[in-house]
Amino acid sequence: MKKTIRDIDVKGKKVIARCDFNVPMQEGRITDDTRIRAALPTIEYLLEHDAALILMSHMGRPKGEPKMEFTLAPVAERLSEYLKKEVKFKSSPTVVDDEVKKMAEELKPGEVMLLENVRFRKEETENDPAFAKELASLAEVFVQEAFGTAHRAHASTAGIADYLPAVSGFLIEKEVKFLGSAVEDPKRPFVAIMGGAKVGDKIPVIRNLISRVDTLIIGGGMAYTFYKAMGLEIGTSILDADNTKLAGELMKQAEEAGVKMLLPVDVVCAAAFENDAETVTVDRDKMPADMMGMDIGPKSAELFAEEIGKAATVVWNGPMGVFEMPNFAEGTKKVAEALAASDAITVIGGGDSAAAVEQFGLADKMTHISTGGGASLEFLEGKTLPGIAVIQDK
Ligand SMILES: Nc1ncnc2c1ncn2[C@@H]1O[C@H](COP(=O)(O)OP(=O)(O)O)[C@@H](O)[C@H]1O
Ligand SMILES: O=C(OP(=O)(O)O)[C@H](O)COP(=O)(O)O
Repeated sequence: MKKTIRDIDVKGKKVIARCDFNVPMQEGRITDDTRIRAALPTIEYLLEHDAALILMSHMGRPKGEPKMEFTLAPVAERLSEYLKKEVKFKSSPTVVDDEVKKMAEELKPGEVMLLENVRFRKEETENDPAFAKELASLAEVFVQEAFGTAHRAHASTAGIADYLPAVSGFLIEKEVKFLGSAVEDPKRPFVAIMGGAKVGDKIPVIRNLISRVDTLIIGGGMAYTFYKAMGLEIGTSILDADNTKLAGELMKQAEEAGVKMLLPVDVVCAAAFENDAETVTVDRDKMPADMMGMDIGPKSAELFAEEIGKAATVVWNGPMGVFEMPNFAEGTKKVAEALAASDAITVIGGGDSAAAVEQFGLADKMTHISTGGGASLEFLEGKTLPGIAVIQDK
């Protein structure tokens, strides 16, 4: 058992909490704040128990540079609205500077501040000990609450625990409890659905998933690397060229293990990455060389829905298409509807997948909406997540 914030006394202490506020954004506006709401019970508990609270998170992938389109300013504002109190925020390009240090020093019990996007520093993803120490120096206790980033061994998710006692927040506790019970001895047939755009991250996960699931459904941006491995034309669709060979091996591995692997049979293609671009819907062996796959086609949606109907447990991470654009949202919607209609245990994971399910008004029809996509998949693989490993045992 891991220690939680209930097991320690935070009264009058400086507490630094790592959250996953990496929320979907469009033109500087938050389009889904599930991840912010998910952290509120922990934040409120800490403030009510008189901690002086320093929050930190990443947003997107600014690659170690202070790119302002990835600022956490909108998150500070949304948090202030929910907490009904000021969330102090200074947009420092170095995350921590003299002014930020002073803000942290002067923070009183019951007050809260948010640091700027920790990925403005390249040392974050490098898990650089000096940066971890710099973050740790602001506080006396570390609270891990970033389930969505718990599969990353970064300075703010793992390294920091070398310098501070580490406990978990309520979200981590809830996610681990739920996912543990759903996937350790799953009701079968057990179906995993994978899509989205983080292809390079998620293809390697499939190797271990094959030994756990009965059926694997692959859609979204993931599909084209598999198509490529099958020798199909994929036009200008997103491709993870480094993993094409692996994709081929995985298809073979699934076949040998008796795991059904379903790929889309038809594709909605577009001439450009735009909602109003010219589109054609074609069978997968007819993709035009100058177009890109933007959504699964209707035959695929039906095929996937049928498979979902037979499942007893379904875990889904990654949209089936570019659902943010209405013309390419249909496949994701159909899959979400099939999950909503099923009696199976349904677990949806990931910032964008959760946003899609919210957008379709189907969130309350799912058994569990996890704040982690990659994290829930790695959990499902049976891996110990580095961000959880660092939390002290009871
Ligand atoms: N065919 C596709 N081409 C490009 N992007 C896609 C495609 N299908 C889905 N996506 C994009 O994938 C993104 C979500 O991917 P990912 O981050 O892996 O999911 P999650 O946040 O749920 O873990 C969405 O923004 C969506 O537009
Ligand atoms: O959005 C996230 O992951 P997800 O898309 O797998 O749900 C997390 O915030 C982790 O982000 P990262 O994949 O850039 O490390």
